[in-house]
Amino acid sequence: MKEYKISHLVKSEDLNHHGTLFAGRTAEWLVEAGFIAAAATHGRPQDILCVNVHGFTFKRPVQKGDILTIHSRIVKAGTTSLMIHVKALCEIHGGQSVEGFVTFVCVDADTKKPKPHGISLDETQDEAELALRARALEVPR
Ligand SMILES: CCCCCCCCCCCCCCCC(=O)SCCNC(=O)CCNC(=O)[C@H](O)C(C)(C)COP(=O)(O)OP(=O)(O)OC[C@H]1O[C@@H](n2cnc3c(N)ncnc32)[C@H](O)[C@@H]1OP(=O)(O)O
Repeated sequence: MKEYKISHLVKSEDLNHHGTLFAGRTAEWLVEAGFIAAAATHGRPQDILCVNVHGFTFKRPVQKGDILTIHSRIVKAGTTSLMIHVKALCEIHGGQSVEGFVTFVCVDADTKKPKPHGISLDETQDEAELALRARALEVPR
């Protein structure tokens, strides 16, 4: 599936009391990146709701002035739900800082009841993507 990327410059207002990137800001950026993958693929952002953030793992702190690029990709497609893998990479200091999964549900814009999104995972031979799809099947709710 298509990979989406968004970059954020880590500024003073994004920091915690340790002087590193605040986890809440990171979570906001990850959910937003997941939403973009789901909504852009579906085509109707107004039909997409977030139902679950499946535990983000913060692997290393991110410093002020770094640039965080968040990669997002659909890794599981149910009938009405889409699970997105999100990961954040530091452009300046290098390395992966955070990763996790977010699930969105397609709903009828008027009734807010779940409705089929009509999206299927495409064929891929990419081993990393296949590994993420396998991990997605094991993610607890
Ligand atoms: C930490 C973050 C901080 C910062 C974050 C800042 C954000 C920075 C801006 C970004 C922008 C983004 C924007 C996002 C969009 C909103 O923000 S949406 C607002 C937040 N979300 C909501 O208000 C949703 C409230 N929940 C609901 O309305 C209902 O639970 C829902 C989503 C309609 C589902 O209803 P339901 O009766 O549970 O539906 P049900 O038929 O049982 O299940 C439907 C599908 O959901 C799946 N599902 C149900 N529950 C779960 C679950 N717990 N887990 C997984 N899948 C589930 C089912 O398996 C099923 O999937 P399929 O088998 O059809 O594929």
